[in-house]
Amino acid sequence: MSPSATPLGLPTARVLTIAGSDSGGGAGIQADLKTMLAFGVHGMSALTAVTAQNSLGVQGWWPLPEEAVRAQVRSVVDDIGVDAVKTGMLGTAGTTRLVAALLGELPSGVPVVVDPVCASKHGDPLIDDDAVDALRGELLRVATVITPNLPEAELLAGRSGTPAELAETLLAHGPAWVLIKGGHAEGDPVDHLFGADGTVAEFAAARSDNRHSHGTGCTLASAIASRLGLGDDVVGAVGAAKTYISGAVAAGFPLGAGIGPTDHLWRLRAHL
Ligand SMILES: Nc1ncnc2c1ncn2[C@@H]1O[C@H](COP(=O)(O)OP(=O)(O)O)[C@@H](O)[C@H]1O
Ligand SMILES: Cc1ncc(COP(=O)(O)OP(=O)(O)O)c(N)n1
Repeated sequence: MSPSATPLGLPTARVLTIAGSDSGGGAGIQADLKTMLAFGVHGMSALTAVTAQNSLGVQGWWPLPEEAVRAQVRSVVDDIGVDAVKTGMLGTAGTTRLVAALLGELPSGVPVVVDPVCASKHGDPLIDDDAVDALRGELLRVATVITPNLPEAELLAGRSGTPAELAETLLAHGPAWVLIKGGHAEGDPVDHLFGADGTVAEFAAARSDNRHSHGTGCTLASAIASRLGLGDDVVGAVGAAKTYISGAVAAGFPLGAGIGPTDHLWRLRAHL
């Protein structure tokens, strides 16, 4: 479906995030909705879990009942409709399987961006061990784009290797595109994109020497979903998202005693 127009005549799109809440506001559903606002789309949410989280780490998390996840997704899809979907923290194997099934029911052509969240930047787990099989076996095949960081790519692929080797293994699980993010590698962060059609592209940026980078993965995936909802192709959407996250990390700021958030409003600040 093509994006609709606001009363001002500007294009918008309906974008749904299915993810967990970050009480500290830097990652999770909070980062997703801020990113969607920054891209001018209408953000909607289906909450999968609640985390108690701050700049120092994740102090605890609690999954929502699967019935609540199903009801939220159906409420949005059945009435408002979606132009793109992003998934983040799913937490349990049951919720991961349920979300895969719900995404399989979407009208054909709705792009799905799967950020296979396994742990926070501090190394705190955000997924049960037995959910990894469900992610690999059921969620990847309904994805348009998956956006693992390097450790997640190795976990899902069940091996280590170059981005190209990992992508080859992951593409066999069914997504149309694999974007392996380079934030965890040494040097400037280069994200590697591989398409099932053989397309290969690299997205490089200068590394910001800024430790306030909480929520980078959520933000990147939501930016990709927003641009896909507005009608970009995958290569264009990833390029726009990479430009956005690079600016947001550069403008990241301290909050609390640990790792602060990226600045989702960095483009607007100059005008405020
Ligand atoms: N210090 C940094 N400077 C600029 N870009 C970064 C930095 N750290 C991460 N990124 C970018 O943020 C995005 C998320 O990457 P990454 O940190 O690998 O994922 P995750 O948050 O899922 O662990 C990628 O586009 C990556 O290149
Ligand atoms: C609720 C919730 N979801 C996802 C994450 C991980 O987010 P990410 O963007 O990968 O950022 P970091 O945690 O790695 O900084 C999260 N922390 N909480």
